[in-house]
Amino acid sequence: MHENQQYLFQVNLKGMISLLSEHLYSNPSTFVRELLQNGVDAITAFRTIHEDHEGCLRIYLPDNARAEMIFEDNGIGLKEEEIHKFLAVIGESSKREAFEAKDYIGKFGIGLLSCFVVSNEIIVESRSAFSEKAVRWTGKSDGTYSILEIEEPRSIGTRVILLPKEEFKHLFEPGVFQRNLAYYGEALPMPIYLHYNAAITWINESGARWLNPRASKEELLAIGRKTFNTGFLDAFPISSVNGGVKGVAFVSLYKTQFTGKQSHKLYLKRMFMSEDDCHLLPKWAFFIRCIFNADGLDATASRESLVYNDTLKAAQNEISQSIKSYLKTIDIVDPDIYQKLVSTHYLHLKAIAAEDHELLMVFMDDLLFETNKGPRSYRSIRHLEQTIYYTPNINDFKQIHRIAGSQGILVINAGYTFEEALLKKISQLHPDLKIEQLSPESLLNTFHSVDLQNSAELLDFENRAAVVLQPLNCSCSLKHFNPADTPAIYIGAHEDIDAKSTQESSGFNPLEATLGMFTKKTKVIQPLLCLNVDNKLVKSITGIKDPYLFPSIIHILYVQALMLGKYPVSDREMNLFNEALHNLVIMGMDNFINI
Ligand SMILES: Nc1ncnc2c1ncn2[C@@H]1O[C@H](COP(=O)(O)OP(=O)(O)OP(=O)(O)O)[C@@H](O)[C@H]1O
Repeated sequence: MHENQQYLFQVNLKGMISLLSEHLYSNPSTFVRELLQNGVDAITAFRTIHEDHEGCLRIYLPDNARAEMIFEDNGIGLKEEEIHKFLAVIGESSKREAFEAKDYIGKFGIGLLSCFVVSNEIIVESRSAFSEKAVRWTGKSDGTYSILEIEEPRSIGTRVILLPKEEFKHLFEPGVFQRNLAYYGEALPMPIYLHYNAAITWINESGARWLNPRASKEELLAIGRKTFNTGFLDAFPISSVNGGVKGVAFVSLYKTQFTGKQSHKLYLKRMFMSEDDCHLLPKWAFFIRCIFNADGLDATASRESLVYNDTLKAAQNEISQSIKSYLKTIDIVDPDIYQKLVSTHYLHLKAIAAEDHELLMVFMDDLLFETNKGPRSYRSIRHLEQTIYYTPNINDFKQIHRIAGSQGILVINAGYTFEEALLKKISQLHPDLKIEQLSPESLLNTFHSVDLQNSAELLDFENRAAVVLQPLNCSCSLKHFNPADTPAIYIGAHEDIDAKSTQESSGFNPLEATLGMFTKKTKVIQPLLCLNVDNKLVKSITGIKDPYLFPSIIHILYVQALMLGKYPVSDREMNLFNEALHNLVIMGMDNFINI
């Protein structure tokens, strides 16, 4: 070994070809896209010398006349030295350094290798616009290639010839190939013709009508229906200067989930790229599906995604503004669509309104909230209520909604984080309106307490009921509350962040005290059965001391309260309930009625 001697990396050509051709792309049909793209780039290059050159692509499938597929373009072609330089050197591309590089789709110099997935060799026959002679290059997947001059005259352009591998012959069947060509190339600006036996099909005849600013709304909606196989509520144009994005956004007819991913159609320089939005849409746009094209954004090497850079972020920002502008005017442009939009997509609109003041002003009154009295618009809530109560999570809402209903209180379920933020924003806009958070505990505090010190009988009753409920991990409390015909209300266990308990515990366990400084301690509040002393039934059982009758009635009230509160009833609780009824029956219907 010599010090400072420089060595060169060695490349295992066969491994490299297999890595790039088989593992970079997720789909064996990728070669269709790569060949289309090379043909389009070659025509674009030719137009730099002949501006009006009418480019076209022709694909001849294996048929009765031939076993191989020919992919032909009338682009700029390649000279022999260019073939040695660009086709035979992995990673070399004529497009990267070119003056008009931004107009080309390719740049990595690896796309052609995708043909090795479906064919053991790639033949490229080409005549350059700068040469009289055509050449044939034959590249093999073992990394060897040969080159020959073609004797017969050829017109300018390139033909790529592939002999399909047995296992991929199905990709070259006319129906399958046509679908793939349309999938990738439908929006390309030069005609693509598919030849099979005597038939010729023009693949992209309809073109990218969605890019035409003169396309009517009806046309756009029809394109959306055909592309996504579903109808849409509305369609509107979107665009961004950054990244040169243009396209159409379709508003979903149906409610969409926050978690579900929508599929889109994203084209890069009019070549299909992805069904993902590749970060071009804002996070909240779940109810939007897009067909769009970007002329000024960069693809990753696999060409299945966009490079996440500043231009992409700026484009996302502009598109987000495009969508917001639509939302801000739709109530004036088309009140009918506006109504359908708010009634279907109110959740998403709330998320947007929580972060955008202008949109909040547009939608606020019509935004729907889930309340314990059913779905209500903010307009109807603020007209009827002086104080608007809300629960910040679904568990609290479940606990509260019945009790609050029986108290005549309207409670909003602000289960999504943005709903609480939204209500806080609204409260700043309407200072006259009180907006208050409600918890099961705070609601309980609105019940009037019972003067147990002056009523030995009630105190004794509460204690005995507590003993019956204790094995069920439930405590008991007597209260006065409305309505009087509700004998008992159950409030389930819930967690409460209790800063006080963190400080108090420090004296006992040093470790706990240390941890307590970093972690918020949650205090679990035990379930509670709240018995209503104003209720006729409760009043009539306070004096009952029978060891069978009393627990049976408490068990029945307990399970009834669970059911009224829509809490799940376990087998154990159901058995207790049945047993209690059985006890009552045994003790005689007369006694039962006399209670
Ligand atoms: N149909 C064609 N006409 C003219 N030149 C072509 C054609 N196909 C390929 N080439 C040449 O071969 C080079 C390599 O092609 P390849 O598809 O491997 O990569 P690329 O298109 O440059 O980049 P990418 O990997 O991003 O697709 C191209 O840069 C181009 O110079």
